[in-house]
Amino acid sequence: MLRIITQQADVRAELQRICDRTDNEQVHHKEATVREVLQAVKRQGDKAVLHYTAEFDHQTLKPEELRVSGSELDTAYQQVSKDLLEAIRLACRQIEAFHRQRVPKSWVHFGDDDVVLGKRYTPVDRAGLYVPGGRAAYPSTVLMNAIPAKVANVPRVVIVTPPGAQKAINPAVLVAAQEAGVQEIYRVGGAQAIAALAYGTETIPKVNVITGPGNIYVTLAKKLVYGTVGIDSLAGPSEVLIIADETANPVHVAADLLAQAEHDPMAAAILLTTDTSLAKNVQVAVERQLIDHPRRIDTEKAIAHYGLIVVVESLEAAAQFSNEFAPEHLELQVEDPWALIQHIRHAGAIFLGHFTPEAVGDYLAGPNHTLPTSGAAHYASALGVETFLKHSSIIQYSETALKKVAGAIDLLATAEGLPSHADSVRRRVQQDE
Ligand SMILES: NC(=O)c1ccc[n+]([C@@H]2O[C@H](COP(=O)([O-])OP(=O)(O)OC[C@H]3O[C@@H](n4cnc5c(N)ncnc54)[C@H](O)[C@@H]3O)[C@@H](O)[C@H]2O)c1
Ligand SMILES: N[C@H](CO)Cc1c[nH]c[nH+]1
Ligand SMILES: [Zn+2]
Repeated sequence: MLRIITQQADVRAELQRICDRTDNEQVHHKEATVREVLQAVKRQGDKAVLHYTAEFDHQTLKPEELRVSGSELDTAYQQVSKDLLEAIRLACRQIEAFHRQRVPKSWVHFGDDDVVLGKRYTPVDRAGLYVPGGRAAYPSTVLMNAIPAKVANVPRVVIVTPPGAQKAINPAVLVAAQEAGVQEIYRVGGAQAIAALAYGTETIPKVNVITGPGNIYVTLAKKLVYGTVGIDSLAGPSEVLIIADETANPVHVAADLLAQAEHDPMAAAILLTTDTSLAKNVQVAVERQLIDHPRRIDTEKAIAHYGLIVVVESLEAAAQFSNEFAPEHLELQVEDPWALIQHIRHAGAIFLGHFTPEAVGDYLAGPNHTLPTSGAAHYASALGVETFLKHSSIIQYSETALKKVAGAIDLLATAEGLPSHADSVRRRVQQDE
């Protein structure tokens, strides 16, 4: 049962407990497992990858089966319906159009005395995309990761995703990968996949950046390999926070809460509302919609542990709680969402109005669905083309320009006790040296 509390209760403590669900005592023993997996893959490569795939995914693979073959890629097209292929292509077009907006571009500025300053953007050489596959198949995540990597012109893009029954990868995942231009796919998931991409194995290439969402094991592994490789953000178990007033439809609100809860028993689903009767009606609607839910057990776990309805005094108070939580997804199901958004500061993605269920963003609106969770939206953003780019600063000085600043550099270098720095400038500008 989805709990209802009022603003008089300790709302902050409750929201903090939900936010911290990926960093509590229970999770610490999972981190020990993840550390062991990372070390083993680093030392033993494919052997460890295969060992943990057997242990956690219950699939016994030979090294040569790790990479998805060309014939499997071809066959996948025969296993998806024409309508699904068209839906994948529609999503592809919309996601690409969105990500082509405002791609960072290199620039130079020509200043006085022939000084040239600028930024030069280049893609990483290799990107590894994690596509989850434990409890659901995620062709949409393939598109959300691969399309920005392709727009950034990354020369080598590889996908890792866990094998399902009979070692198979969901055909829609394989089709989505090919539609997005990725052919190099490895059947490995969890922490062992992240380790393989971070350190490289005999079969799986070491990459420069790892992107993509995943469960707690994937998220912990990404956190631990950061520094060896770059990562996008900590995009862990999904969450939605809905702010609703009396104009919201309780059945729709309940459906949106369940749409996140069904991802994972660690997913979070929170409603902040000014309307007591809406709170009660949503509680009842959630129970009803759970009755025939095909993923009832896991979804109920999420609702029971990390689901919450709070009756708040005002929409401004709701915005304040939401800013402290910094949700992955924020829905504003209120009469005037554009007035309320003025009070919102931290959220991965914001969905406005009564006809914008979060699912529209999950699949095909265009913006990326790989988003920071567990409070990371306080400092991180959605995956984007820039995730796959880095920039080098460009600096060129002329002799005249260098002479003008030589004295200042001399003083700064001397103040820092670094005489060779001062000398490297002085030797260029003094006539007789
Ligand atoms: N934040 C985002 O942008 C975003 C987007 C999409 C999905 N998600 C999240 O991605 C996650 C997908 O999770 P999933 O489980 O379906 O797939 P997953 O691929 O992330 O995880 C499956 C892997 O977890 C590993 N694993 C499972 N149990 C383990 C254990 N006991 N010990 C060690 N390793 C273990 C296995 O190796 C398996 O391959 C969900 O939490 C969902 O909410 C987040
Ligand atoms: N809601 C997820 C992000 O938390 C993304 C997704 C993919 N498919 C369905 N949903
Ligand atoms: Zn979703």
